[in-house]
Amino acid sequence: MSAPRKKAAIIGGGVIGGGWAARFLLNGWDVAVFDPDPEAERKISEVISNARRALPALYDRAMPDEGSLSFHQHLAEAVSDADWVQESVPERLDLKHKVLGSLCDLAPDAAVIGSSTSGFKPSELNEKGARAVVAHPFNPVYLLPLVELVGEAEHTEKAASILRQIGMYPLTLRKEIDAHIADRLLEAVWRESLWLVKDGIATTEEIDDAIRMAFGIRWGQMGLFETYRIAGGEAGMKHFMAQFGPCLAWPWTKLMDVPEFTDELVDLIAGQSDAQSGHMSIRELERLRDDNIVGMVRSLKRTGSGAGGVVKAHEAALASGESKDGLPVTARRQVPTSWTDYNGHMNETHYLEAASQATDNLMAMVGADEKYVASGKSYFTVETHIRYLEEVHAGDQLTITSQVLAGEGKRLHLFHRLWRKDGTLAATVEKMLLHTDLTTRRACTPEDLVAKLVAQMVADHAGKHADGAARYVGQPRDTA
Ligand SMILES: NC(=O)C1=CN([C@@H]2O[C@H](COP(=O)(O)OP(=O)(O)OC[C@H]3O[C@@H](n4cnc5c(N)ncnc54)[C@H](O)[C@@H]3O)[C@@H](O)[C@H]2O)C=CC1
Ligand SMILES: C[N+](C)(C)CC(=O)CC(=O)[O-]
Repeated sequence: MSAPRKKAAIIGGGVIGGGWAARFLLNGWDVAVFDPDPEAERKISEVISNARRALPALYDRAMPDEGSLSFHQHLAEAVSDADWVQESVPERLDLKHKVLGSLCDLAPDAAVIGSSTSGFKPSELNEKGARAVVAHPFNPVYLLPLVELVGEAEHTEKAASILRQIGMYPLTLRKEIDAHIADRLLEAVWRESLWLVKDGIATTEEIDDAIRMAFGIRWGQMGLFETYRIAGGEAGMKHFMAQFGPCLAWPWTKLMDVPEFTDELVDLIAGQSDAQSGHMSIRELERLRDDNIVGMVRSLKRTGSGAGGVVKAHEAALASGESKDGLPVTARRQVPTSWTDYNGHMNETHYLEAASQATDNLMAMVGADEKYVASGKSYFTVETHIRYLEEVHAGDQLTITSQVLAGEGKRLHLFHRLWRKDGTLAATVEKMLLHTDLTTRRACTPEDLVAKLVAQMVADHAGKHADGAARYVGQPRDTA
């Protein structure tokens, strides 16, 4: 029997509440929303449909089945039986006090009560007796993993463990401070940028170029200190500080000086921003942003850096050990839009990509895992035959089973079946691999444990007829 679904109550479903709703929902939680805005349901549904095309595209494994989404007129109904309650109402302390007070009365005692506040400290949020932790996320909440946690250890530890389960990266603050860590950094850049526009030094677009053409990319993969360490050359951080420390005292920045938000300044910035990207709707901009984030985070997954490392670890935790028709399920994933082509279906290359993930997972199952490869032994593919049997579309969930047809000596003969969720066999991918010594680049027999596990799989799968195996290209479908 599967475990009962967890429930998240989202209180305030604007930009951030909508993102939280999508993050929980797409990780298999039921989500109940309370927001007095009559437009909340439409707005959240639009955010969730953007999230559906972006978040699963980060993963090479299918995510859990979505939970259910409901909207409620009464706070008590929304929070009933909730395991996590997330407050994301506008950033006003009096409003936060009122809402958090009610949540503490109505939510189950065991529920985590998180506040998305960007600036307030737990001591301020809880000064009227509430028990909230700050759980400050980043927009888009469904894609970016960071959540700054601030509060009592007993609450933050529980919150951190839940956040990891939904693929997020909790960063627990050592001390409470106004605006936590990240927004203090962002605020410095934001304030400085406003001055640069106000003083006519740069336009909004030129400032965005300065960030996206250089240090924004650097920050996204290593952060500030690690990239500056490299900037110090072989002498490292000490040299960097000696060289660039003195200029900190020069009047480069405006520091605490905040430009006054006069109508003139607001019009100047809003006008430049409209000229820069007013030709796109916010939802279109969100999709562009999401596609770019997905591409970047997927690259970071290869090295395990930053946000890519978080997705990699979460993906490993999604491994299920399932089987289907007596064969191991070696991959399960949702087809991202980026896998489809001008014919409106999954492009041929990605059948091989999906099967290749299944091969890697099967190799790990027989002991030829990352550690084995690092020790200098692996398998090389020497032949592949793909049969494209049915179309696959964006959003389809593929389940791949792998049959080991033969595995004596150096050879590993595999037969992958790619199943759609509706039970249709979409493709078969037959592969021959040779066990190889990575130092000599020549075929060799595997280590004993790998040979034994391969032999066991061959025996376990022997009774299954691999319909379509050993066919030649162009052979009529109805011939065996
Ligand atoms: N927008 C951003 O980039 C980020 C915002 N935050 C924080 O998230 C919180 C929410 O900000 P946004 O989502 O940007 O604001 P928003 O204005 O987009 O959404 C606020 C929502 O709360 C609803 N609301 C108002 N009173 C309510 C009540 N009594 N009960 C339930 N819902 C109520 C509104 O109808 C609205 O849908 C703030 O504390 C903010 O500091 C955190 C990270 C980033
Ligand atoms: C502008 N903001 C202070 C509300 C931004 C955040 O809190 C985090 C983010 O997503 O940039």
